[in-house]
Amino acid sequence: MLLADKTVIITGASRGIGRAAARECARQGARVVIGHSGSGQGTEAAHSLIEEIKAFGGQAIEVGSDAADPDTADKLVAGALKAFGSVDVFVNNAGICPFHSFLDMPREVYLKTVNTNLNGAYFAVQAAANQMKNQGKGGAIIAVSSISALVGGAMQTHYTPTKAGLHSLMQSCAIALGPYGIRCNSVLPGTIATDINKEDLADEEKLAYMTSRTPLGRLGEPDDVAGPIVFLASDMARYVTGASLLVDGGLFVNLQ
Ligand SMILES: NC(=O)C1=CN([C@@H]2O[C@H](COP(=O)(O)OP(=O)(O)OC[C@H]3O[C@@H](n4cnc5c(N)ncnc54)[C@H](OP(=O)(O)O)[C@@H]3O)[C@@H](O)[C@H]2O)C=CC1
Ligand SMILES: C[C@H](O)[C@@H]1OC(=O)[C@H](O)[C@@H]1O
Repeated sequence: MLLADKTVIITGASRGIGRAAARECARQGARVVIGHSGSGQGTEAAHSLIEEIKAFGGQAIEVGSDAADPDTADKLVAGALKAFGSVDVFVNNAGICPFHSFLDMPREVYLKTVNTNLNGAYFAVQAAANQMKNQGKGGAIIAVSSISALVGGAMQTHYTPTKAGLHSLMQSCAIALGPYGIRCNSVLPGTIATDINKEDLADEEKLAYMTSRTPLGRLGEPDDVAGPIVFLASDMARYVTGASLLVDGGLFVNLQ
């Protein structure tokens, strides 16, 4: 098992990509902390994932707290320490993408998106890194960025900068934390069918277009991203830091 004896915190793990990653980390032997928003729906989904993980003999707990709140960082680390005694891997995955046009972007939508996707992530990465440094045996931090770190979107002008920011944060943290043996990388998913884009992809024309643009001929599924996250979390990636891994079925290179 690739993650035996490691404690992994994953934010936004109640649904979508985070949920698939949490399940796969647990399958690979990790003790998992499932972060979610703390809403009724998030709590219910987290509890069902804990049951799933326990059913195959894994260990998991949940921490419900708004990713936009800087105090959430300490709550996640405290939850991991109380239940499992260490933090070995931190996966920053929680995110929102409320599609909206640029010229009339409401300030509150912009600020909520940046606070949830990037500002909260900064403090969470900092808290996890301090804990790893204190433990003295290194660690791995992974940000779920996006292909949107590299390309724009007219309805995502508030979102794409957060994904570029996460990618950049991992590059800088790789330098800042390398001396402590803490590796920092990002995964850049393409279009993965989850709740975040359900409404957008309900438009059949858009769905057909996105599928046709993808060389592998289908949209991604959350499980497609779980494996790359496990790889970067594991000692198989022991010399990989400051890197980014596109997980997009070839979408990014398909221009001409
Ligand atoms: N799907 C895609 O095509 C792509 C997604 N991504 C990124 O992947 C990440 C996961 O997205 P995806 O799985 O698709 O989305 P989902 O909508 O399926 O899941 C989002 C997750 O984030 C959590 N979350 C949302 N808001 C908050 C908050 N304020 N505080 C704490 N947790 C919160 C949700 O918890 P709760 O259940 O409590 O609401 C949920 O677990 C995001 O960062 C997204 O930007 C990147 C590239 C492509
Ligand atoms: C939510 C979007 O469908 C999705 O999010 C991303 O980060 C991808 O680039 C897609 O645009």
